[in-house]
Amino acid sequence: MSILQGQYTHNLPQIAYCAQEVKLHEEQAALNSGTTLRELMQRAGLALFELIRNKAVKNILIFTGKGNNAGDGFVLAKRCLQAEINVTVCALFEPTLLKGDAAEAYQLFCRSGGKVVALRSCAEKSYDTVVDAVFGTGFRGELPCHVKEAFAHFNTSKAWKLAVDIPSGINGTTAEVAEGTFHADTTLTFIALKQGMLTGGAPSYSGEVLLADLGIADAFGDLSHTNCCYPGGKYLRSLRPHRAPDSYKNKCGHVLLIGGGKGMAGAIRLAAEACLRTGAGLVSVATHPENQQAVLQGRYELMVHGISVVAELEALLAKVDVVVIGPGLGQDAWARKLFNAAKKFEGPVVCDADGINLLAQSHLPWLRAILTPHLGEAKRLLDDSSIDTAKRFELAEMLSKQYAACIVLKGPGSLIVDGKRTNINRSGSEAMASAGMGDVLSGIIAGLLAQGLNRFEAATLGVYIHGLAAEQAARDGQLGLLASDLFVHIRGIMG
Ligand SMILES: NC(=O)C1=CN([C@@H]2O[C@H](COP(=O)(O)OP(=O)(O)OC[C@H]3O[C@@H](n4cnc5c(N)ncnc54)[C@H](O)[C@@H]3O)[C@@H](O)[C@H]2O)[C@@H](O)CC1
Ligand SMILES: [K+]
Repeated sequence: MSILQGQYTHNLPQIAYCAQEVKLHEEQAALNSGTTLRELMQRAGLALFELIRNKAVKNILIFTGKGNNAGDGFVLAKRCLQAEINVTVCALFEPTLLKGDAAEAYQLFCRSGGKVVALRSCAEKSYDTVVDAVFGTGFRGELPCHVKEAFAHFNTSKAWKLAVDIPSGINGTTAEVAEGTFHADTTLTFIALKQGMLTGGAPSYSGEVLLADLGIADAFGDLSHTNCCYPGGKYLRSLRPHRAPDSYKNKCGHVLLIGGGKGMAGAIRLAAEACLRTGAGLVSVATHPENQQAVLQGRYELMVHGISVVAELEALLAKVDVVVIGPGLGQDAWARKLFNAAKKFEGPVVCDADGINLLAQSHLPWLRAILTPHLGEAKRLLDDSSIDTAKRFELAEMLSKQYAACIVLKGPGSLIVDGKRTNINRSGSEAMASAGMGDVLSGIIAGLLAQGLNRFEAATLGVYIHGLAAEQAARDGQLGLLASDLFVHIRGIMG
C-alpha cells in the first residue's frame, strides 16, 4: 500500500530494486499516479523536512551535487529557510551545472533569500545535522577528491548525518562502496529500496534506512521488475518447520556431518550441535577416528563415527537425508576421499569451509548443494583472484550459475542466490568474525533441510536465525562472543 506523499516510514518493504530500475520507471510511475517528476522532487524535499523537524534540528549543513539528488536538497533547504531553521548550503558542484527540476529548485531557494557557500567557510562552523544531497541513483565509480575531502571533514563529527536517497559513494545497483563514501546515521530513500544499500560494506554507511514512497509505490510496483527480496522477520518465522504433537526423531530428518580432520574436532562439533538445536531428528558425525571421543564429549545426543576407510562413510551416506561437508575437514588425502564419496550423495548438501576449497579445485557443478562461501572462498570457487568482490550481486549470481548451486555469500546483509532468485538477509550483526560462526551456520541450514525446507528457504531462514542469534548473544558486546553462545538463542528463535 502506498503511504501518503511527504510521509516516511520505518517499516521497510520486503522487496528491493536495482537503482537503474528505479530511474527507468519513476517518470512513468509518476504519470500513472497522476503526478510529475517535478512534484516528486517536492514530495522528497517535504519528507526530508518532516524528518528533520521530527528530530528538532536547529543548525543544518546541506551538501549539494549536480543532479536531481541536489534538487531534493534545495527543496529541503528552502523549507528550512521558511521554517527559520539555520541552514547552510555548500554546493560541491557549480549550481550552473544543474538542469530541469533541480535547477528550478535551486532558483526557488535563491529567491527565498538562500545562498550557497564554499567548503572553506562552512568547514569552520559546527552543525547539529549534515545532509548529503550530492549523488543519488545516478552515481557511478569513484568520488571526486574534493567531495571526499568535504565528507572526511564531517564523517567523524558528532552531527547527525542524513543521506538523501542513498549515501553518496554507494552504487545502488552493484553494492560497490567508493572510498570516502558519506557515513550516514540515517538514509531516507525514495520510491523503493535500492538493493545496493543493503549488503556488504554498504549497510554500515547507510545507517538506519527509512522509506518515503512519494505516493507512487503502487504504480511503480506495477511497472517494475526485480528478483530481489528483503524478507522480514514475520515472513521468515512463518517458514519455521512445524513439529506435530505425535512427531518423533525419525520423522524430523537425519543429517550426517562430515569433517574434523586430525586435530580439528571443534568445527564439526559446533556444526553438529547447531544442527541438533535447529531441530534435526537424528544427527550423525563422520570424523577422523582420533576425534571421536572429543566430538561426543558433553553432547551425547550425537552419533559419532570414526572414519578410517571410505566404505565406512558410504554405509552412513546410504542412511541419511542431508549431508554437511567441510567443517574442519582439511585437504589431505583422507579429506579428499571423504569429499569424493560425499559428492555421490543424491540428497541435499551443505558445503562449507574445506569442502568449498576442495570443490574449487574440481570446478564441477554440484546440483542440490548449498555453498556458503566468504569472499576469499568465492574467489577460489571462481578461480580468479582479481575478481571484483565488491560487486556482490554479480559475484553470487556467477557462483550460483557455475555450480548450479544455492549460494550463501556471507558478510553483512548476506546474499542468498539460487538461480535468478535473490534474498538479502536483514537480521543485524552476523558476527562472522568470531571463530566457528560459519560452522554453526552450516549446521543450522542442514537442520532446516532435514525438516523439509527447500534449499532456498533453508538457506534464507538459516542465515536469518544465525544472524539473529548472534545479535542476541552479542547484546552485551561483540568482543569475546563465542560461536557456542548462539546455541541457546537458536533454541529460543526456533521456539
Ligand atoms: N525528478 C526526479 O527525477 C526525481 C529524482 N529524485 C532524486 O534524484 C536522484 C537521481 O537524480 P540524477 O539521475 O540526476 O542523479 P544524481 O543526482 O545522482 O547525479 C547524477 C550526476 O552526477 C554525475 N556523476 C555520477 N557519478 C559521478 C562520479 N563518480 N563523479 C562525478 N560525477 C558523477 C552524473 O554524470 C550526473 O551528472 C535520486 O537519487 C533522487 O534523490 C527524487 O527527487 C525523486 C524525483
Ligand atoms: K545522497
